[in-house]
Amino acid sequence: MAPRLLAAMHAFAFSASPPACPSAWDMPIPAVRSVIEEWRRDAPAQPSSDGGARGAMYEQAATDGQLEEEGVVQLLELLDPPASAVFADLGSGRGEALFHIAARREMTRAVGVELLRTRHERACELRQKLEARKLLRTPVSLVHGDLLDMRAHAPPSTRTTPPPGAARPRPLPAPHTSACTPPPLLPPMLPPAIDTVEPDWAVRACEQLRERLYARLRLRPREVRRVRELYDATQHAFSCRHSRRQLRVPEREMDELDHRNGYVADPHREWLELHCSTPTTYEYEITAPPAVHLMACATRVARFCRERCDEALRELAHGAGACSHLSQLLTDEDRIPPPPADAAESERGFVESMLRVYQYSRDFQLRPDDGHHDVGLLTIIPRSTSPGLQIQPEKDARGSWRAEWLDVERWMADDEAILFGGMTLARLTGIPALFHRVDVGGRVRISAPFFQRPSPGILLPATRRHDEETVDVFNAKTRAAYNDELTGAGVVVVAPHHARDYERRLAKELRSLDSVRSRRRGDASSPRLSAAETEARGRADERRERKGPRVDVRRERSGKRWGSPRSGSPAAERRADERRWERVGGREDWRG
Ligand SMILES: O=C(O)CCC(=O)C(=O)O
Ligand SMILES: [Fe+2]
Repeated sequence: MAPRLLAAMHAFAFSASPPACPSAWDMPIPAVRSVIEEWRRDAPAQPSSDGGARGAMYEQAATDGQLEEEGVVQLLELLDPPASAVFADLGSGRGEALFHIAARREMTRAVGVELLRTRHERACELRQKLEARKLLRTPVSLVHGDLLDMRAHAPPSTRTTPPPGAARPRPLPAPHTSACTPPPLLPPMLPPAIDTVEPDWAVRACEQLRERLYARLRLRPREVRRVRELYDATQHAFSCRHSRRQLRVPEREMDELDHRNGYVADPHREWLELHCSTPTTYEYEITAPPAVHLMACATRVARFCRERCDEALRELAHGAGACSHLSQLLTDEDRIPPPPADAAESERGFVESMLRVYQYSRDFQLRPDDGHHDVGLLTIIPRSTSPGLQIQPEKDARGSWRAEWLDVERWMADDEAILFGGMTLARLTGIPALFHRVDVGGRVRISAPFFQRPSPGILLPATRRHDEETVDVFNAKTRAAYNDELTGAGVVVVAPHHARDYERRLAKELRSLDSVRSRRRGDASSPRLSAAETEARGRADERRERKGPRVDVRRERSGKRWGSPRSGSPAAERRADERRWERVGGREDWRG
């Protein structure tokens, strides 16, 4: 018997009165059988073993014992799972039993966990065939991983202890405790965390990214300590008036979203922004010890986040399923001259990349249009001080993204980080950007997302949905759109009656881009473009001017709210906001 376990224990949740289930026999079962038969005939001749030493043992022990269809029927009769149940097959092999169940019963979800990659991949193929013919009544998630590694199925443990002597002015709020919302009864089936000390971590992370739109990473111990130090330093510096003043983004740079460095206030969220390759031009000398310490901590965290993103990007560009567009972008980034001596980092390329360190107040309110896709290539977010990050990572049986928020941080251990793609990555590789938002649930929260973003002058290729354009123009287009006018592929889709409005917003963004460009051209310390890049930029600009903006007009209105205004606050408003922040807290710029 294969080491298969049909988990009926904790994996089921029964509602008080199970809803009546339709008969198991009115389903298109013959169609399911014929799809499975056809898929069996397509089997590769020699399935190879994988999953490491444990995988080899398992392969030997597994006798390929299938739970036959008859057994599935008996099992369903015995368990009679209600529609609210989640069905888990731990050791799901090629998934046949799981699919028979998902085709017969309507449940919240069916999850299969399989250690052997070849079997998992076969199960994914079968799922695709069954989903394409809409034969599954229950959405099926397939996880490739080792059950023994799935520690995140337990709620996270306590925080790491700070290093001896570390400054801690006030204790941070207890991490990941929930005063208002009780933790969900059932832990979601997250993929296993990938240990970044493993040499093949990037390969595995990119597999997860392709399949789930995010990857769970386990950081190295030293990195976990650095994140902790950063959170403590943030709390300290943000509560010091001198530090805030010294770190503040100079007024003239406030609108230079892709270059500015420093502290920004908002009534319910304040943050430090560090564009690692941009020279820092603060109005005051940074001398306040909490500010100096915060900059040092932020630079260290940004550095290791950038290293992880670089490794993942190289894998996406050159590894399995290599992407030539991305590989070209990496080559172009390598040609960008090294940053000036006063930049926070000396690494060349990725000029726009940045670390943001947010401190959300407990009054930070979730708004209906907060869900968004990040603009850049990759985002990496170490677990914050209190759970709040929510993601929409799953497709339903019809292949559309499910409008269900997963409180992913609640299930991340304190040494973990989440990695996911933004709209530029989607534009280059076809891996959709992850839709996400933050709900602090009435608790103070400090987080430090790092955004790996390409340099503004790099040329992005023309694709089916996009013209050839430079990164800064692509960014201006997405910035001009409201969150609900953007798709995970970075395409702007506006309602017909908002097309003119969008063009006005875009024209404003492009004007501001032009003024930033001419200011930068006059600024000798900004990263210079090579002659070829300048010429390519010029060509793309000319084309844009000739053809006007490319906008897809949405034919039908979705149920979402249209055109919620983004507050691009003028200087006076900003100053008023800052004064308000002095009392309790200015500015809205949500998309990283
Ligand atoms: O605070 C976080 O964890 C994420 C914030 C975010 O999504 C962003 O700035 O784009
Ligand atoms: Fe984001």
